[in-house]
Formats: sequence, C-alpha cells, structure tokens
Amino acid sequence: MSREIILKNVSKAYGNKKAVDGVSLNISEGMFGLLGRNGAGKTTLMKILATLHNPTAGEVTVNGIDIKETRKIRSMTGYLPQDFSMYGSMTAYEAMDYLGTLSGMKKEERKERIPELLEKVNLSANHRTKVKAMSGGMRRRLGIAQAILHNPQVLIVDEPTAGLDPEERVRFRNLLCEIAQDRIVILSTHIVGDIEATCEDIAVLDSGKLIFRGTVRELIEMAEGKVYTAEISRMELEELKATHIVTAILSKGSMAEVRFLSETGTPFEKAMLIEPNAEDAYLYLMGRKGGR
Ligand SMILES: Nc1ncnc2c1ncn2[C@@H]1O[C@H](COP(=O)(O)OP(=O)(O)OP(=O)(O)O)[C@@H](O)[C@H]1O
Repeated sequence: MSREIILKNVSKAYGNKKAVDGVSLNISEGMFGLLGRNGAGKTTLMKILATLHNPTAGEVTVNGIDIKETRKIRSMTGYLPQDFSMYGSMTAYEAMDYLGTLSGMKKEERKERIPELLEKVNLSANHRTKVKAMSGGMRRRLGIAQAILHNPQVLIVDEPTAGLDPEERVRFRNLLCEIAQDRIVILSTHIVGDIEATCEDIAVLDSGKLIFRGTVRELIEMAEGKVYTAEISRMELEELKATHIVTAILSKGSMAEVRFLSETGTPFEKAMLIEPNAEDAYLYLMGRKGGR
C-alpha cells in the first residue's frame, strides 16, 4: 500500500481566526519538515492529522483512509505533542507498560515490544529511571518510544527539540531519521537547522497559508544571488538593519561581520555575494512572503 497523506484545501478556524487557511499538500514516506514561525498554524495542522481537531473545511486522507475515520487513523498514527509530559513518578518501563495497557496491548506483547523500543531510543540502561529524573532529551526520546508503541505508519512530532542541548538535539534528529525509514515522519518546528539536517522534503506555513513546498535545495536556490557578507562598522550595521534583513552578525570589536539579504545588489562596495544557507533562504522567503 502506498504511504501518503493528502490534504486538499484544508482550513481550520477558531472563531474568526483562520489558523490554517486552504492548505493542499501531499506528504509521502520518509521525513517531512513543516517549518513556520510561532503562531503559523503548525500545531493546528498537526492536531488535525492526529485527529485531535476537525478541519473546518477541506479533506484529508492518510494512506487512502479519510481522516474522519478517527479510530482507524489513530491506530496508524503516533503523536508526540509539544507539551508532552508523562507520569513523572513512574519509571520509564512502568510508564511504557501503563500506556501499552491503556492502548489494549496484551501482556506478552508488551514484554516483547517495550524493551525493543527502549533499546531503539537508547534508554535501555534507564528503564528503571523515574521519568521526573530524566533530562529533557531523555524525556523526548521516551516520548518517541510511547508514540511508536503501536508501530504506527505515521509519526507526528511537534516542536521536539526546544530546550535540548546540541548533542541531544542531534541524537534526537538521528532517531527520527531512523524511524522514518519505513514510515511517514512529520516534524514541525520553527528551527531551520532541525529541518535542514534531516528533511529533504519540506513545507513552510505562514499565517495559516502554505508559502513554500519543495526540497531544502529548492528553498536555498530561491535565495541565490541575494545573500551578501561584509565587515562593517556599528553605525553601518544600524543603517543596514533598518533597510535589509540581516541573517547573521559576528561581532569583531568595533566592527561586525554580517550576512544580509539584498534584492537590488549591495549597498556597500566592500560586500561580497555568497552562497545562501537554509536559514538565509528561509528568512528571504519570510521577508518576501507570497512564496510559491
Ligand atoms: N484553541 C485556540 N483558540 C483560538 N485560537 C487559537 C487556538 N489554538 C491556536 N490558536 C491561534 O491559531 C494560530 C495558529 O496557532 P498554532 O498553535 O497552530 O501555531 P504554531 O505554528 O504551532 O505556533 P506555536 O509554535 O507557537 O504553537 C495562532 O494565531 C494561535 O493564537
């Protein structure tokens, strides 16, 4: 069976506020990145896919099944919400066992599956650690283990790396990539680096609308010929910030080395055109809006 999520013209309004506005999107097997600033509508879209919200309009199918068939969709979907917290006074194993029991797994099945999953998320040695004593990264990994307890074909992960240190962040991304080998993993984030390192295929949401759909490479190509670098004085920096999008500033005493975007050539003779990175391209897209 083909693994594909298809959204057709999906909208969700809270009162007068359209949180998701006419989104059409196909998502196939592997890692898919959903990028957008806070409030762009990512969580709302993730909740629609996890059947926690009904869309106000539009259609969604997951592997050919209508999202309205809630029970079927839930049995094939795992979800790690943004504000995930789990039974703090239980050990990692107990929490998993409890959740397995709640989802109707038989004792034998739990005994086999839970150690396998703890191994997968690299928490075997911590199976007796209480959840409240775990680091943020360990807790996120346990969150992934619970989300894939029933071996779902789709895994939805909302803003998972906030508050993680760089090592945990990389470990978490690698885990998601491994899990995405034989299913759809949707990763929602406002951190460009998370997407750049893991997802080939991405979409960008802004004010509920889809403003970009393509590969990271294609996103970067949009900003080619628009990114410059220069070493400038503090006063020049203030002027530049008022007229251009500055994507990075490296302080060098009284001077600053900057990366900035310009549609109309460079405002300084000393500036050099450089290759864009994904962050430059994302900021270029957000500044330009409209997308494609
Ligand atoms: N239950 C709700 N009632 C009213 N408005 C809401 C509700 N949930 C979200 N919104 C609004 O809908 C818009 C989209 O919110 P959403 O949480 O989906 O965005 P997001 O991209 O996930 O951002 P964040 O990362 O901050 O959660 C925001 O303007 C938000 O204030």
